[in-house]
Amino acid sequence: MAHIRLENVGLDVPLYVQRHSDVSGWGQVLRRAAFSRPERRLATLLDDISFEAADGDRIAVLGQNGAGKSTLLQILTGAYRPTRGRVQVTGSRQALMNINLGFNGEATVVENVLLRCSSMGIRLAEIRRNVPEILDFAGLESKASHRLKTLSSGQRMRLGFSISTAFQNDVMIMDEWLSTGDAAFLERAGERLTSRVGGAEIVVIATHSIRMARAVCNRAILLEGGQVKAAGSLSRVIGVYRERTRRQNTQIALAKAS
Ligand SMILES: Nc1ncnc2c1ncn2[C@@H]1O[C@H](COP(=O)(O)OP(=O)(O)OP(=O)(O)O)[C@@H](O)[C@H]1O
Repeated sequence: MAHIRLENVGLDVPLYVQRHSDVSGWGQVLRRAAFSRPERRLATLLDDISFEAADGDRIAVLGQNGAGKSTLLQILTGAYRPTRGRVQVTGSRQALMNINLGFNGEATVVENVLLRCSSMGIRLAEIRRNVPEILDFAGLESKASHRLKTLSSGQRMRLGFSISTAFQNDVMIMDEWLSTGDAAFLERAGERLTSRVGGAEIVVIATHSIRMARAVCNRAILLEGGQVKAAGSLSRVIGVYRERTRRQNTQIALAKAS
């Protein structure tokens, strides 16, 4: 049984900031780059995040740009370790975040399939069994022995998507993904995504699309400045999100008018 439990999770990262000063000309820019050392600070990206998810939960992570959605997903995938609090994820995880991550341009297409699948913890015999299907889904059988760097960005995206969704997992963690695939591929990708979402026990999606959230999710978390501002049923959290966005837009309009 898949399960997610986050208890008071916080994440701080070191940040190197150049001290602000007015510069007028290249000489000053170069002098500052050479002699003014950046200041090291700690930035809190996530603060006191707690939630639980069990079988059947489909959670939309909502929030404006920079709210901390992707960072929270990285905590769930295990890519980031929290500075504070506890994270427990039971069940196999499938991350659909940066589909191009972890590719090696010098290796061939098939070698990249082997590398990526083994880094996902799949056994070699199972990978070998699935290679033809992975290449077929990506429409890249004829390019199997070509170096990855010779593929177009759309072909690379197709390969990444095909690998990332080749196996069904218990917990699916997805960032909104923008694709450069053609229309035919996007249709097949959509069908596969629907099937993987349907087959997963828990799904967590960071999205700006209320329509997508409504199509997939039954619960939501609203993040603002790395903190949870609302959590619960999807319709309630969407209501809070819309109200807060409306209030912020009014404040911006008033500030501009004054
Ligand atoms: N490695 C890092 N070092 C410093 N700051 C970071 C790092 N990663 C993210 N941030 C900052 O953390 C904040 C949250 O970023 P994150 O990518 O999680 O936001 P998001 O909600 O996914 O935004 P978007 O909707 O734009 O994708 C941002 O202010 C970002 O600049």
